This record gives sequence, C-alpha cells and structure tokens, in this order.
Amino acid sequence: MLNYVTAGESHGPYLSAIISGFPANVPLSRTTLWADLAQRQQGYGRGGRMQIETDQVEVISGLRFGRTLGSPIGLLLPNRDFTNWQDVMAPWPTAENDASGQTSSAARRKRTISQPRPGHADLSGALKYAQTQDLRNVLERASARETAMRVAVGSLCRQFLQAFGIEILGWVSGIGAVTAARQARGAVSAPQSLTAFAKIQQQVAADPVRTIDPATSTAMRTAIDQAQAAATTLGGRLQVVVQGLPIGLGSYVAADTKLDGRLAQALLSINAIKGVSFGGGFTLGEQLGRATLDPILATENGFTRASNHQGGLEGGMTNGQPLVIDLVMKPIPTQPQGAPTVDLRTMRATGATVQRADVTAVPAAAVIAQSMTAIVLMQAFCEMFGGDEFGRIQAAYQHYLTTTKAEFFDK
Ligand SMILES: Cc1cc2nc3c(=O)[nH]c(=O)nc-3n(C[C@H](O)[C@H](O)[C@H](O)COP(=O)(O)O)c2cc1C
Ligand SMILES: C=C(O[C@@H]1CC(C(=O)O)=C[C@@H](OP(=O)(O)O)[C@H]1O)C(=O)O
Repeated sequence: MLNYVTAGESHGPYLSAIISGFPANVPLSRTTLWADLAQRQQGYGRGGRMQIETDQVEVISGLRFGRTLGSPIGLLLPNRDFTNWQDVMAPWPTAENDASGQTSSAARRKRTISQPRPGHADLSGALKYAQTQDLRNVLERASARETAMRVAVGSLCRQFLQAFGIEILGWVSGIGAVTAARQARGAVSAPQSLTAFAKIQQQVAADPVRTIDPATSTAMRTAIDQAQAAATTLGGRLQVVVQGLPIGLGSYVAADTKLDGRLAQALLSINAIKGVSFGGGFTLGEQLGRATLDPILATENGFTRASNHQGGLEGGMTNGQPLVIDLVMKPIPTQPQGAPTVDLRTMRATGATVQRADVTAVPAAAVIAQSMTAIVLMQAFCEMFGGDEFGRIQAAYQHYLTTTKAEFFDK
C-alpha cells in the first residue's frame, strides 16, 4: 500500500519524507518535481520567507537513474532559513539552551513565544503537549512549511498518474470577494482532450495568482494589495479538476474505501482549508432531484454522461467524468497589528506575537490541493491495478479497459 510520512519543523535544519509502497520502474523527472515545488512557493501575496527558500528536494533513496526501485523513496529538503535560527532550533542542547528548553541569554528569550495566536494550533497544542515554556514547540510543526514535502510526494504521484493519461490541476477560483466567472470555471472542469487541458494548465502555472482569466487575475491582485494596505489578510476559493480518470477508482463497499471520503480527509488536512465539496456541492441541496442527475449515455468510446453535477464521483467511485472538487481557504490568521489573546506567563490579556506572514496563500494552497489529490488517486489506482511494478500495472490497466469494453459493448 502506497503511503508516506513527513518530518521537519518550519525553521529546523531539514524537511524530509519517506514514501513506502511506490511501485518499481516508474520513470520520474526531477525537472517536474522541482517545477511543482516552485509553483507552491510562488503566488502574489506571499511573505518574505519564500524569498529565502529554494525548494529543490533531493531524492536520497529508492531511485536509480530516474527510475524507482520499489524500495522506500527518501526525500530531503534543507530549510535555508535555518541559518537564521540555528541557536533557536538546534536539535541538541547548546551552551545557551539546556535540555529543558530553558534559555539563558536575553536574545534567545526574545524569541520564546508565550502568546498563543488565534487561528493557529498554539493554544490547543500548548495544553495537549504541555508546552508551558515556549509555544514555538507547537507552531514549528503546525506551520504550513510542511506542505512542501506533501507537494514533493504529490509530484511523484502526479507523474505516475500522467503515464496513464490522468491530469490534475489545482487553480484559484476566488481570492477574498473576487471570484472567477462561471464561464471560466466551466472551461476548466468541462470534459476535454488532454491537449486542451494542457493549455489551461500552462496558463494557470504562468499566472501570478494561479487563475485563468486575466481580468480576474488583475482584480485578485488589487484585492491582495488592498488587504495588505489595510494591514489584514485574505482567504479564497480553489478548485481541483482531474481529467482522464477511469471508471471505478475507490469503492462503495466500506466507509474507508469511499474515494470522496478519502479525498475530503486529505484535502481538509491542508492548513487553513475549511471546506470541501464535490461537483455541484452545496448548491445540490437547493435543487430538484431530476436537475441534479447526470444522464448515462453509451457511445462508441464507452460510457459518458450528459452533465457532471456529481463531480465525477458516485458511490465513492470515479464515474469517468472529470473529478471536480471545490475548496475554501480561510484568511491567513496572523495579522500585522497582532490579535487579542492572553500571555501564558502572566495570564493577562495582550496582543498575540506578530510573526512574519503571507497576505494570502491561496495560490500555494491550490498546488498543495493538487498534490494531495494526486496522492489519494495514486493510492486508489494501485489498489485497483496492482502496486509492485510499473509495466505490470500498465498491463492490468489495459486489461481492465479492454475487458470492460468487451463485456459491455462487444456483445
Ligand atoms: C501555503 C500556506 C501558507 C500559509 N502561510 C501562513 C502565514 O504566513 N501566516 C499564518 O498565520 N498562517 C499561514 N497559513 C495558515 C496556517 O498554517 C493555518 O491557518 C494554521 O496552521 C492553523 O491551521 P488551520 O487553519 O487548518 O486550523 C498558511 C497556510 C498555507 C496552506
Ligand atoms: C514556510 C512556508 O510558509 C509559512 C507558513 C506559515 C504558517 O504559519 O503556516 C507561516 C510563515 O512562516 P514564516 O514565519 O517562516 O514566514 C509562512 O512563510 C512555506 O509555505 O514554505
């Protein structure tokens, strides 16, 4: 079973990940891996940290001359910012920091955090893990810095899926009050050739806010500028669209096999993502039943649908239509002027510690959502078609396509 674990603190020396169960003989590209990571770093509205980092993940095991070995894949990424935090984030006790985390110098003490920030893991994490001295012990791991490794893992999964004609795109459909036009949304999520979809993917990758319509892009950047000038932050909406999926990934047989549930968990685990919906999503609740069905058609190319209100999923399985997932991201919680809280040393009201922060990170979240979707889809794909060796998975996939055609259409 394909799985992964990440490790690393935001300002620690490294981020890392280990992927287990990745099939053997899969060709992978470092150019694509680094391009996906660069996409996560970009986006109008990002703060100063992204100027420091260059997220070029190294592969340290499981790969030989660009092909996977079937052994665990190790990924490593140095945090460049660590050079500025060596005294604060040293893994072992130093002259100034003893094993209990007590700091001796005034300079170190300044970087100790005792004011939990609303909207972050700080307060709950402090109580849960008994972090009475320094909330840094919570916020370092709770930070979205960890999503760099999820994008690295997701990029390898995305490359695997591409070999089967499956293409995934995460794009920004709204920032603050500015939303992409209905027509633009329809253009991305409509069933289409992979060539047509590739053009949209390129357009999105080149746009400063990862959206598709230039006028919307300009309006979004203006909204970000205005939020920054008003010393506040923005959230927004993003959409993941997957083209080229076979029918039947996931399963209806048990709660934990249903693909919609698995995707929702993976996507909601992204920092600051507060909602997920499939296809017509929340609007389905307002409509008459007959308007929400996707009529089944039999064509010479196989089954298709006259519409896609269900977003490509029925009964916890893909139904061959594009997978369409909408997400909402809350505004970045850190506010330049601080936020009301209590100081855990004095238990008196104060303003939360102001960290350097992004004004918005919706474009980055779209890349992360694309990556999390790739991981879940590859897991489901390998469950269905085998997970040991690339050529055998390809053969099993072809077998499925030809036998299902024969069983239903060549009668
Ligand atoms: C790519 C990305 C960048 C983020 N950057 C910041 C940031 O600079 N400052 C901040 O306060 N929150 C930032 N966040 C949001 C916090 O990580 C998140 O709100 C916090 O960890 C609490 O998690 P929750 O919102 O899921 O409850 C970012 C999130 C993402 C996905
Ligand atoms: C480091 C990243 O995002 C960070 C996520 C983040 C948070 O609280 O989630 C806070 C900020 O960290 P810092 O205080 O170091 O500027 C962001 O820059 C990244 O995306 O790679």
